[in-house]
Amino acid sequence: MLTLTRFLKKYWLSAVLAPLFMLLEVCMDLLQPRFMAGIVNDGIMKGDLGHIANTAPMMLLAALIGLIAGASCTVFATIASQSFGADLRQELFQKIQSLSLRSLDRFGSGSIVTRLTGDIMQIQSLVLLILRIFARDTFIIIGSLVMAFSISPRLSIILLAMIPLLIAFLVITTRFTIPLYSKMQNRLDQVNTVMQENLSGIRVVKAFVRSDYEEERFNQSNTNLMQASLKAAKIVALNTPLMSIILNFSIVAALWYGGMLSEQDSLSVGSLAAFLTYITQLLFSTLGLGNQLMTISRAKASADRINEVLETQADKLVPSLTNKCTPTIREGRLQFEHVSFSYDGDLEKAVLRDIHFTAEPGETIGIVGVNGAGKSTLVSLIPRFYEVSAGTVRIDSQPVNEFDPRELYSGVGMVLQQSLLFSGTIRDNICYGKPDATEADIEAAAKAAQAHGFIMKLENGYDTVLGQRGVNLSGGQKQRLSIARTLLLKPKIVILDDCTSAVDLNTDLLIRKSLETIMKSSTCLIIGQRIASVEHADRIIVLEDGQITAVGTHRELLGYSKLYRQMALSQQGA
Ligand SMILES: Nc1ncnc2c1ncn2[C@@H]1O[C@H](COP(=O)(O)OP(=O)(O)OP(=O)(O)O)[C@@H](O)[C@H]1O
Repeated sequence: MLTLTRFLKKYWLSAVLAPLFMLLEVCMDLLQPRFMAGIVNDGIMKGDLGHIANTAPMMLLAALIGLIAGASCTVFATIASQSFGADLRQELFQKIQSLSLRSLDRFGSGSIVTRLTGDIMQIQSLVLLILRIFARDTFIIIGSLVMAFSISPRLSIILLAMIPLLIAFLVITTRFTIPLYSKMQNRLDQVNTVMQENLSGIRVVKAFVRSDYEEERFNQSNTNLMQASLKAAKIVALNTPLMSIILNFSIVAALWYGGMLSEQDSLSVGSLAAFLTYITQLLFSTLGLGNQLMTISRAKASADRINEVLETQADKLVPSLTNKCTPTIREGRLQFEHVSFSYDGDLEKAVLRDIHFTAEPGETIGIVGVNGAGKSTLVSLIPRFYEVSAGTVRIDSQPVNEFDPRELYSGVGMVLQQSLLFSGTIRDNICYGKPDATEADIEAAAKAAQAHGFIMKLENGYDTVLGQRGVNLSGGQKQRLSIARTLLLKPKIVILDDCTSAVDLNTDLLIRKSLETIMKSSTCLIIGQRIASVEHADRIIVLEDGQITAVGTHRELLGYSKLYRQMALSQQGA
């Protein structure tokens, strides 16, 4: 958890001023019982009204100073904690952007959302708590101890017996609660995952009338979270009464022993009253500190989860960002040299085996195969979404891992199977990868993707605002915008991963025709479930169970690839 304190460095002044103001407030508070003891001993007992009249304004002044100091502490503590939280959130988000898909798959999006929101909130609240309440309680404990000792060292022996008891008790409970809080956050991850899946797939849920099932699934993870929370809460609930017993026992002991000392004239009544106030303040602050330790143990669980992401090795892509001598993509010649790949690194379970082919600049390669054959996996190795497990992927004879990632991402344009759009205008979405694109370039890309026509029919044309993930467009329209977004980059290698599945056959044909014109010097990889999407390719690769089983033109494959022939026959007239 301490490693996260580096995020406070920038705000050190606020982080120092907050506890200093709190110290001032506590000093003023600690003076009050002393003033009261003077009023009782010299004012009331001796009937000296002048003493009371002199002390009252000093008490008021001390209260006023305490008030201002307390408010200042809150302001500085809030500045420090909010800025800390914002910076931490920013760095965590940046880290997430740099992580490989393999790492992101491992965490899961639900867990990442909880870490970015709930976990950071926990630590942000802890910073505020430490700078205000924790500082206050610590100062009160130290100050009350000093004041109590200055009043009666003999009576203070009670405190020396009670404080180690309280500390031992707190350490034991904290050791129990940290793992419980960690479990709680993990269960919160599950709740978020179910919620996210449900919201992103709400149409499927409704279409299949599965709301009851989804409610049950949510109910299950919600109950799991509640049970973990209750378990932790039970320990915390035990904490307060047990500490109160120790507290009350100490007050009774102080009263009993203080009374005896008072009878022996070793302690005045006013001093005994002041001592009792100090001991009560001290014990309440220790009680408060105990409760805060629970918050700290909860924040510790959150800090571990945040550090787990921050300490995850970023893609090997990142170090090369600083390497000035990385190659550039000039032609776009693509080579797969005996490439094998497994998602979990175990080649026994490889989803791609010994993939070997070359795609020349200007060539269009079609890739076909049944569902799960490994087509999307194959193309995801080109921009290094995943690292190959064996073999090498080369662009212009250079292994892909030697390229600067920015060069790789701008040189390899990919239109994914699921068209993902962002909220914003159509123009924003098309020029997502090239924000400085000219109006003419945007229009040309949209025309090539057969999107210009439907865009112009919209009331606000290119300025039409899209809902979240382009919810106000049809599937085919979304796909065409995704294609335009990639074409605008004029990449040397274009990958279309089954991205025209929702586009009608005629438009699909028009898109391929314009691709041939505007991308004629680029290497084009087209994955298609429809034979019509790939039949005009220069060569077509047939992928079966992660292996290339045939390569050839449409005509050649109809002759010697059984699978290709079957696919073509089954789609005839479709
Ligand atoms: N992120 C992942 N983690 C683990 N396994 C995966 C992952 N993505 C895909 N797979 C597995 O890899 C295999 C190949 O999947 P891939 O998506 O590449 O097939 P595909 O040929 O593109 O299928 P489709 O035509 O349905 O899109 C499948 O068995 C799939 O279960």
